[in-house]
Amino acid sequence: MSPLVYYGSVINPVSLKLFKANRCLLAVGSSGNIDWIVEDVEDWVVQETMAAHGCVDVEVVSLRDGEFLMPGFVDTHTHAPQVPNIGSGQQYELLEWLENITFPMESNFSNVEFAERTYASVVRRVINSGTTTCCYFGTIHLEATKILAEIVNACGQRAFVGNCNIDRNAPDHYISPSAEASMSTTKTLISHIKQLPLNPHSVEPLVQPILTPRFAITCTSPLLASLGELAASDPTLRIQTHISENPSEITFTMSLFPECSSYAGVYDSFGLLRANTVLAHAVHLDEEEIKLVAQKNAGISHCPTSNFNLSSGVAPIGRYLDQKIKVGLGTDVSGGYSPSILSAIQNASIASKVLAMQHRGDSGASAGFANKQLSVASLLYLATLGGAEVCNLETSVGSFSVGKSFDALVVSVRDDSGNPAIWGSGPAPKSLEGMLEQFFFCGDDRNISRVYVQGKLIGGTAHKR
Ligand SMILES: Nc1nc2[nH]cnc2c(=O)[nH]1
Ligand SMILES: [Zn+2]
Repeated sequence: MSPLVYYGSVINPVSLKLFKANRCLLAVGSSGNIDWIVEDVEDWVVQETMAAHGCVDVEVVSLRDGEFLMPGFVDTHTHAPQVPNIGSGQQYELLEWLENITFPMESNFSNVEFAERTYASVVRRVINSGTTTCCYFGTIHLEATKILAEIVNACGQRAFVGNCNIDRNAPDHYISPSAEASMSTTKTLISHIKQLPLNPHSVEPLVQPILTPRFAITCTSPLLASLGELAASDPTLRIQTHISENPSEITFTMSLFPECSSYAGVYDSFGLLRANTVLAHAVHLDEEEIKLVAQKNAGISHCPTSNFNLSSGVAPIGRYLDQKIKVGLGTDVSGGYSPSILSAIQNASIASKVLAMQHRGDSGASAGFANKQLSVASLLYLATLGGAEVCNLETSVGSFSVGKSFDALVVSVRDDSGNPAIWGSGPAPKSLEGMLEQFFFCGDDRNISRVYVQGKLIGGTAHKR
């Protein structure tokens, strides 16, 4: 089968400091992988360039003025069952919010019919927000979380789906009866996800299981130990959890694990801190913990919307980047009130500016990222390739290069996108870099016209459903 060739403006992250923005020809093969890319292609050399790649009489999908391709967003941390709570309970900090808002909602997912109905709309909304890879927390309920994984798979989104492990410090209506019961649910869910039908386009499964101890407070030592053993039996199994989000949470955690010298040390002592662990929040890590996370090559999911909304604090992302720790963005719905990575981008920018303002005038400012404003290049990187690194998927997604999966968005900043005409009203055409910046700071779902995963159109305003 001949490839499908796209022609037009392309944004492609390169590093935390650099992205490419130019007109490209990009060919996607029938496997959904990128066959070839040619950069800086002017209109009059399109046919010649195609012919040089053996593409004669192949239809070209041309992007219009005001449209560009970019890699899909990676949401490294969200809670599918919390979407119905978006916008509620923002008066609370973490532990009160869990008790009063979150656990009551999550316990509703014992009802399979409710789970089916809710998860179908949750996944559709997340896809249409431009998230092509998503790390989902489910609930403690096996049937509901199987349904979540099935829906994600049927929709063609790339994702990790985990059964949430809880066997203490949660209400009677939302707790597994024992560590063994929680492990049994986890293992059954893993088997279920591994036998989901393969996407016809893909040789690799799009949906993968992920171990999901909610956080140290809700997991007994025997449960964490069993999860560590299961992780040791399969080094490819990802792990996701929360860490060091809120001061009261940290104090409570250390009282439960007096033998450990730090919160990160708790996960490490159970073999749960490794190169495919996704640590959500990491707002208040101390120096030793930062070193430990860096040494283990674990990744951090920066969830700034949630960190502001639950008054958790401002994560020192620049310091982590200086330590070469992998960082991606997370929406953390419903601690965060938006399922869109655009909101995480905006709040990551604001969070970095808060730190920069607090350190204004510091002597001996470093050459690195610490306490500096994040640039558009850095924000793009965190939202795409950085997230892919956190998920250990950087060789297949997060940017455009030959052999990688075509997980992409077509963004439209045209006046006809439906997002009020801020775009075209200026005196001169906007630069591609300028369009990206305005999309990041005032774009929304209306500007995401096509969402592709593994070459297949799965969402966006132009997707018929
Ligand atoms: N933000 C957030 N933090 C948590 N810590 C433990 N559970 C949660 C949760 O659901 N959301
Ligand atoms: Zn969370």
